[in-house]
Amino acid sequence: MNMIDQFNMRDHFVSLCNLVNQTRLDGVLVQSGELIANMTGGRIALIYLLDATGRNLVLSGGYAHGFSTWAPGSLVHPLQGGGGSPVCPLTQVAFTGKTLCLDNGMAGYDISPVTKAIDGLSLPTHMAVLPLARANADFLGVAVVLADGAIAPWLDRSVTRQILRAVSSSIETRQVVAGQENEKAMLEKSLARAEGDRMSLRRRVTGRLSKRLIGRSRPMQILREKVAHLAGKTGPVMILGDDGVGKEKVARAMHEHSIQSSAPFVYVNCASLSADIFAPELFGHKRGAIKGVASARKGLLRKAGNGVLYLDGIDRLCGPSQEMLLRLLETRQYRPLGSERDMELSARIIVSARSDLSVRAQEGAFLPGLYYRLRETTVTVPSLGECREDIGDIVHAVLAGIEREEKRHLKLHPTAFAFLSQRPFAGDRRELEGLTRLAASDAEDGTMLTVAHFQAVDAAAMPENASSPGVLPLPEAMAMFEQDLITRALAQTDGNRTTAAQMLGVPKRTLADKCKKYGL
Ligand SMILES: Nc1ncnc2c1ncn2[C@@H]1O[C@H](COP(=O)(O)OP(=O)(O)OP(=O)(O)O)[C@@H](O)[C@H]1O
Repeated sequence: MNMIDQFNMRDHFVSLCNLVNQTRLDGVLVQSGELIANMTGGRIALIYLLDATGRNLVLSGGYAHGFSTWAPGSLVHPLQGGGGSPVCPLTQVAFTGKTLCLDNGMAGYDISPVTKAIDGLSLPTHMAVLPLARANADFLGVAVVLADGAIAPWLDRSVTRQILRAVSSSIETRQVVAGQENEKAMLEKSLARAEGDRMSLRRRVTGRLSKRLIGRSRPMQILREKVAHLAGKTGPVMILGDDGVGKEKVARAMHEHSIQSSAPFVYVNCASLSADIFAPELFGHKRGAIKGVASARKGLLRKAGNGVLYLDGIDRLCGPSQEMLLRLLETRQYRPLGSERDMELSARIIVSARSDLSVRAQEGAFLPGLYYRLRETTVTVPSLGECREDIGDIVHAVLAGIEREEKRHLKLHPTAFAFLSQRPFAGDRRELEGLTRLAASDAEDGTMLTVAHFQAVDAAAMPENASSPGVLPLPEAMAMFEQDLITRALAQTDGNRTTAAQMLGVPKRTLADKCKKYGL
C-alpha cells in the first residue's frame, strides 16, 4: 500500500474541523501547516502571507512533523519582479500563481528563505510551493512543503485542491476578522484618548470658569460643569434665574469658553424691543424698507456672525416677537425687511428669563411653543440663598478686584462675614457685589471692613445690630469664618497643610483637627 492510499480521510476531516474552529489567525496557521503537510506527505510546511504593502511575503506560520511546538524563524521576504538568478521559488509562484514542485532537486533555485526559516531542522530533499488565493482569486500567499520523498503524486488530487481552498479561505477570514479587531481596538483606543482629552479639557474649562463664576458651593460646581459642557455645543440655550443671579455672566462665560469665543457676543435687552422694532433690529432691513429711515441696516443677527446673540429677558418679549423668535429657531432662517432673500442663522441664540417662565407659559402669558423649544437646553442659575457658602468667595473676589485696580488692600472682619452670611439678598449676587463695593468705597488701604462699614451704606435693609441675639450665634459665625479661612488657605497652598498652617499661624496639628471637624 503506498503512502497516498494510507491517507486517512477521517483524520483530515478532524483536522479540517479543528481548522474551521480556530478563532485566532495564529491557530489557523498552525492547523493549516499541519493539514498541508499531512495531505502532501510533507515533513515540514511553511506558510508565507503577502503583507499589507503587497511587496513582501512574511513567514506567518509553520508545522514540522513530530514537533508539537515548533515555530519557524521570523522572515520577511521581498518579492522582486523580473525574475533573477538563481530563481527564488517563492517569488516565482507569487508571480505565476502556479504550483512549483521540485521533486527533481532544488539545484538552480535560491532556497535561502526556506533554509533560514527551518534553521535547526535537517533540510528535506523535496520541495513544493503551492499558491494560496483569496475568494476573489487575488494572491494571498504560498505554502511551502518540504518532504523526504516525491510530492507530485500528492498534489494531483482533488482533495488536495479542496483542502488548499479551505485553508486559504480560513486564513482570509481570520485575517479580515483580525484586521477588524485591530481596527476596533485602535478605534476604542482613540475614543478613550478623545474621551480623556475631552474630560481633561472639561476640567480645565471648569477650573478657568471658577474665576468667573465664583463660588465653592455644590450648586455652583454643578453650574460650572454644565456651562463647560454647553460651551462645547452650538444649539440654543435658555438660562433661567431671578434678577441679579448672574445669568448674563453665565452666558458670557459659555461663549468665552467656546470655539467661537473670538466672534462677537451681542447683548439685546428684550424689554426695549417692541413688536415693531424686533424684526428690523434683529434681522436688519434694506434701504427704504422702513418709512423715515434712509439707510439700510445689517441687523443684530448678522452683527453677531458666528458668535452669540444674547436675548436678555425673553419673558418680556411681546407675543408677535415671541412668534418670530420661535420661527427663527425652527427654520434657522430669517429675512431682512425689504429683502427677497432668506439668510441663514449662524449665531448661537442664548436667552435668559426669570425662573417662573414655565408658569407663565402654562398660564398662556408666554408662547408655550417657544418655551418648549427653548426648554430643551436649560441652565438654571442657583440663587445666592441656595449658595450661602459662596458669599465669602464673592466678597473676597470683589476686594481682590479693588486691590488690583485701585491698589487698596482691604480685609473682611469675621463679624462682617457672619453678618453678610445671614443677610437676605433680594437682588442676589448683584446686590452682594454692589454692597461690598459701597462698603469698601471710602475705606483706606489696609482697612479691615467691619459690620459698621456695611451698615453705613445699607441702613434700610440691615438688622440694627449684627451681633444682636437672633442674628447668628457667635460660635456659629466664628465657625463659618474659620472654615472659610481654612478653605481659602488650603486652596492657595494647593492643599499643602504644612504651608497652610504656617499661613494661618497655627500648629499643623491644630489645622488637622479643624480640617477633620469641618470635613475639609
Ligand atoms: N458667580 C458669580 N460670581 C461673582 N459675581 C457674580 C456671579 N454671578 C453674578 N455676579 C455678579 O452679579 C451681577 C449680576 O450679574 P448678571 O448681570 O449676570 O445677572 P443677571 O441674572 O443677568 O441679571 P438680570 O436678571 O438683571 O439680567 C454682575 O455684576 C456679576 O458680576
